[in-house]
Amino acid sequence: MIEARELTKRYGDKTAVDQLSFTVRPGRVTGFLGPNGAGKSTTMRLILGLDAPTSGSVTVGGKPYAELPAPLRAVGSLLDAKGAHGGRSAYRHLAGLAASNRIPRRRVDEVLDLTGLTEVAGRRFSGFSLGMGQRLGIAAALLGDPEVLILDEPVNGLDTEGIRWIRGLMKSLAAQGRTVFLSSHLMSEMELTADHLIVIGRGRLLADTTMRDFIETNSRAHTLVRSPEPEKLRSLLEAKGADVRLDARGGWRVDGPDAAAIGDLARDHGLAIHELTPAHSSLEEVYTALSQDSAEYRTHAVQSPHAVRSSRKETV
Ligand SMILES: Nc1ncnc2c1ncn2[C@@H]1O[C@H](COP(=O)(O)OP(=O)(O)OP(=O)(O)O)[C@@H](O)[C@H]1O
Repeated sequence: MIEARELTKRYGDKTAVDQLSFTVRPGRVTGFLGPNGAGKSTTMRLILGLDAPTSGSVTVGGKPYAELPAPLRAVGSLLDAKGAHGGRSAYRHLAGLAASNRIPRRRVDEVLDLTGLTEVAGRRFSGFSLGMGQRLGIAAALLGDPEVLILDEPVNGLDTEGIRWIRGLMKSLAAQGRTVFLSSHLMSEMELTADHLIVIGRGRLLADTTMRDFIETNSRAHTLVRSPEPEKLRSLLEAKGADVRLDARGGWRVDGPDAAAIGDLARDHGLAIHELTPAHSSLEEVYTALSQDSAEYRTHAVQSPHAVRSSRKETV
C-alpha cells in the first residue's frame, strides 16, 4: 500500500506536487495519469525517497521509504531504464544488486527467467535494445520479490509482444495481492491494464476512481451502427434529433437514441442493419477531452469523476 497525505513539492516558486492525497491499494493495478509536467515523476520520486517533500508525507507499507529496513524487498521500481552500468552484463548487474541487498543469488536466475532475459544474461548492457533495457529494469524491480511495484512508463520502447507481456505481468503481480502503480502515456494500453486510476493535473488530484467509473462517468453512452444504406440511416436518425458522426472504425457513431430505438427506427423504414453496438468512449477519448480543458487543470482540484464531470461543459 502507498499512502500520500497532503504531499507537496516545490522547486523554487514552481509547485510540482500540490497537496496530493491518495492511497494505492494492493490487489489491483493502479494507473497514474497526467499530462506532461503534471507531477507524476516527482510524485514517484517522493514515494521512493529520491526527493524530500516540501510538506506532507508519503509512506510505503506504512513507513516512509527511508525508514524501510530492506527497501528493495519492500518496493521495486523502474524510473529510468538506463540505470544499469553499460559495461556490465545483465547478470552481473542483477547479481551486484542482489548482493548489496542480501538477496539470494538464485533470485537473479528467477527474475531473468521471468523477464525473458536468460539467453542474453551474459551480454553487456550497452548492447541492449531499449526493450531489453526495459526488461532488465523490470527484472531489477522484481529482484527483492517486493509487495509494492512502482513503474514509470514501463512499456516505453517495447514492441507489441513486449507490451502484452508487461500487461500480463502487471495483472498477475496484482492478482498475487501486490500493489502495482504505473504511469503510461499509452492510453489504449492503460485501459487494458489498470483497474484503478489516479489522475493528476498541475500537481493536483483530479480523479481517484476505478477505470470503469472514470470512463462511464466522463463519457456519454453512444451506439455504433452500420447499414448498407448509410445515408438513408443518417437522415432518419437526424430527423429524430440524433447526433450522427462517422466513427473511426467505419459506420455511424450515434448519440441520442439507444440501440433499441435505432433498431426499431430502421425496422419501421425497412432498412437493413449490419451492426448495432452500444459503446462508451475509450479512455483515450475521455482523457484527451479532460486534458484539453486546460482551464480546469488550472482552477479545479477535484476528488472524483463526478466532480470532474460537473465542472465540464460537455462530456465526450
Ligand atoms: N528538479 C526540478 N527542478 C525544478 N523543477 C522541476 C524539477 N523536477 C520537476 N520539475 C518541474 O515540476 C513539474 C512536474 O514535473 P514531473 O517531471 O514530475 O512531471 P511528469 O508528470 O512526470 O511529466 P512527464 O509526463 O513529462 O514525465 C514540471 O513543471 C517540471 O518542470
